[in-house]
Amino acid sequence: MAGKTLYDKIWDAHVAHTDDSSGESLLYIDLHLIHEVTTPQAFDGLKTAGRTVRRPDLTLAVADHNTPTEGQALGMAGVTDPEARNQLETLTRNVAEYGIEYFPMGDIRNGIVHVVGPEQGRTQPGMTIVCGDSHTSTHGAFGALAHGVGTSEVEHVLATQTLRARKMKNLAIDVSGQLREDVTAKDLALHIIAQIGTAGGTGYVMEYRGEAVEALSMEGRMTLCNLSIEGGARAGLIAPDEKTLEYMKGRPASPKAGAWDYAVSYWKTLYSDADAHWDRIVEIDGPSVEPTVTWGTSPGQAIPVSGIIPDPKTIADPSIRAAVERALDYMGLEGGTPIAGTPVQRVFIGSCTNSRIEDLRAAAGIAKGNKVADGVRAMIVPGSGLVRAQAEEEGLDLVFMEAGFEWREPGCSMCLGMNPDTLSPGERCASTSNRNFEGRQGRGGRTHLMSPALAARAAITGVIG
Ligand SMILES: CC(C)[C@H](C(=O)O)[C@@H](O)C(=O)O
Ligand code: SF4
Repeated sequence: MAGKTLYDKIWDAHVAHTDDSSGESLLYIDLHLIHEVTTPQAFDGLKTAGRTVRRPDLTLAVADHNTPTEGQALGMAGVTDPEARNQLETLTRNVAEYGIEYFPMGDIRNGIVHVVGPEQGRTQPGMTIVCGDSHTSTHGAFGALAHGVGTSEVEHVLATQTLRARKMKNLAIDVSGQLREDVTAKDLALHIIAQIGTAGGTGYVMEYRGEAVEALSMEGRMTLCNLSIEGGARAGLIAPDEKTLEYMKGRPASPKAGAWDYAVSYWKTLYSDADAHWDRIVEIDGPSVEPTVTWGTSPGQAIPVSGIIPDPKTIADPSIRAAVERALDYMGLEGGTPIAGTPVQRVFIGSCTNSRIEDLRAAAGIAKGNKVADGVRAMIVPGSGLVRAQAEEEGLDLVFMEAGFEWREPGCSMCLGMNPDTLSPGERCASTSNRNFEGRQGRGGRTHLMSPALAARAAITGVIG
């Protein structure tokens, strides 16, 4: 019998039933993360059907998308947008009614759902994890099969703790050699998406392997897996190793005492067998990856920060040329010119991609002793209350504030325009988030995705570079 990939192993361990005629399976779900935006209708549906939540103990709720990132101590009084307030209040009611653990705004454990799950030790190797949120792929960094689901699936998981799912294909992303010292997981992720395209991973679960991936910290691995969805994949995976165990040890929900040893013995079986079948393998040369930024309106429109913005005149394919022209027009950029030196008015360091302690340390390393450039407004938004507290213990808040950055409270913030943190039309932002779609950070806003170090540098110099 041929060996199995890590994905095959997790899948096989969770399939409760497969319908041979439709090919659809029922997958047991170990952890269901929920937030305020994609749950109101799901709970409504549950109520209408007269059902209850099957496993509240395997469900964890946070408020993150709509929460303001200042004045959280004011509670709901600080939430002025009626739609945001309604979603937050609805979640608060629903979790109380069904007995679901909830970290509300203002709780030190609150934060972006994909930062909170791992931080609490709720995310564990070998698990199946879903959330009504596309960046659930983040949790794959622990060797968990984790992906986003739609609102009707949220209702299904709430009611049954299972998901109707189809087996995906196996894609290996092999990154050979080591990354350059100035290259981060974010650069690698953007580089991979630029290589394979935003639909490159469609139909696949992708596993990242190789020396450069093994060398990444857990934070870096989360950044990499976070962006799997932007490469079109259903989920991203990295096999657990000693670093994973180190990170897991002693977290509030991590297994304790004998249960820890038992869990570790299972986690150690979670890797792709040498003779596993891969539907596709993509090879990436680690040392050739450069610090990378996006110039356009899709995460795949990325180039080295030392590179030249594509010139539509040199593109033969008319549909690609038109797409590039449109992106350049929206971004207010000229093809054939260097991306370095492009002035920014805003800087956003945060989001489930890059708001963990290591990201903040990297940004603080650049900010220290410098000043935010005139005319630039720069925000640091920690991914959770605990990340914020850790950063404050290390004095990073002071480094940032002395340099003229705003030190905010946790939440999705300017990653998407669902809370007060938004760009104004025409404003250009160096952003550590994961999506640069038109209007993503506010109508008419222009987003350049990059690493925390590059974003911090843009804040200090006022330009990309
Ligand atoms: C609001 C939510 C459904 C959405 C997602 O699924 O990704 C958001 O988190 C995003 O990043 O665009
Ligand atoms: S930080 Fe951004 S990408 Fe992540 S869950 Fe929030 S809105 Fe989505």
